[in-house]
Amino acid sequence: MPRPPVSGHLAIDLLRAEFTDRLLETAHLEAQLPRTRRQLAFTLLFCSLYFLCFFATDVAALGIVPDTALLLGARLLVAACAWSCAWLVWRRRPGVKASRLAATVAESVALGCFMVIALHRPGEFHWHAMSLAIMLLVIYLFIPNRLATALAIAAAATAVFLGLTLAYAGMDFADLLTMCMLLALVNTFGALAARRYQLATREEYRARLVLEDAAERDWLTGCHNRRCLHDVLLDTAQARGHAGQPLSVILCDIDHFKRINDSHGHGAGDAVLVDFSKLLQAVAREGVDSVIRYGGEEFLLVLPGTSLSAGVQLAEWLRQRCAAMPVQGHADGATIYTTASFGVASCADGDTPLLELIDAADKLMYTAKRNGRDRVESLLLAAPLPKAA
Ligand SMILES: Nc1nc2c(ncn2[C@@H]2O[C@H](COP(=O)(O)OP(=O)(O)OP(=O)(O)O)[C@@H](O)[C@H]2O)c(=O)[nH]1
Repeated sequence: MPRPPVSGHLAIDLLRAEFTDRLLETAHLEAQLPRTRRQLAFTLLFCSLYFLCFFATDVAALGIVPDTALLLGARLLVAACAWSCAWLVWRRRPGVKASRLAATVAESVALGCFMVIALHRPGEFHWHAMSLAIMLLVIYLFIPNRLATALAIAAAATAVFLGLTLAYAGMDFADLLTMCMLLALVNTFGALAARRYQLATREEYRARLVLEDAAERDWLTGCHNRRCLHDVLLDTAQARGHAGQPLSVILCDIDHFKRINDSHGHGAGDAVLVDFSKLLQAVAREGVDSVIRYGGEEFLLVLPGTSLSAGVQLAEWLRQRCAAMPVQGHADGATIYTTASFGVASCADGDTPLLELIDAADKLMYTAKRNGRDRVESLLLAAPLPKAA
């Protein structure tokens, strides 16, 4: 099904760095998911290997003592957790929520074990602060998660670490203050950079949506264009047809449109096109029917699940409404009345290819023109004969 128009629902909440529209935010995260999974799996593997390598510093600081084994256990726990999460993300291809949960679990386990290691090496809190700063930057910038979650985890870890420093490091006030301010700085710039990155990916996604929408829509009327019909609609409408439902198409053309242009100017002609297309768009069921500007003053309605009689009824209703609809011809102030001719082609079980239905409706519309215009012609197409084996 072609997308609904992208209009006012593209706003981004600048504080949370997320789309305000929940559905759009979800669509964006789903679109990002393959990249998110790759980034998460790689970061978890890379960082856990580094975390393991740092066991060398435990041995250098403590020597081989019972505590060293404990610290090795903590580091192995982090590696096991990170590798499990990376494997899950890489192999099982989880959705957005599960990927974020994996990121949060890995971050929490790593920070928890880091605190244990810091506690067992209380003489080196200066170095631990540096390690924590690097871990915080990884959390903000490299592990894909919600900005709010990353901020909460990083802030909580910083608070716990400063509490441990105060309780166990025996640091003088000046050192403690410097550490507090440096960690606050890391958190501030980490959060700002993460926000900037999150905003950039959403702005990129929004620009893509706007461009795709512009490529698939007619600028004047907002209806889908022929490109959309061929790129998007042909497959989906036919898929619906194969489900055994009826399928109808209506092709309509404004009568003597050239005369409107010639008598009232192209601006008035455009106003007629816009008002006529609004009439068609108003009857289209959202997410089901499609309205396509097929040519200059020709429009196509694709109506899945609509029988011939329902299609004819709709076309007849549109014909009457069009004939009774006054359009203001802007430049000369004239009120313009116009009519349109309609061709309706249907198939009962959706087996007829959409292009064949459109072709039939086109011929029927020209029959309506030949028969005096301002009328509806219709035809039920027989199901194609089964192919010989
Ligand atoms: N104002 C305006 N005119 C357009 C647009 N696209 C096509 N046209 C004009 O639509 C007119 C179509 O004329 P014809 O094909 O002769 O059709 P008609 O006058 O409606 O005659 P019948 O279809 O036989 O009833 C041409 O003059 C085109 O220039 C558009 O976007 N805006």
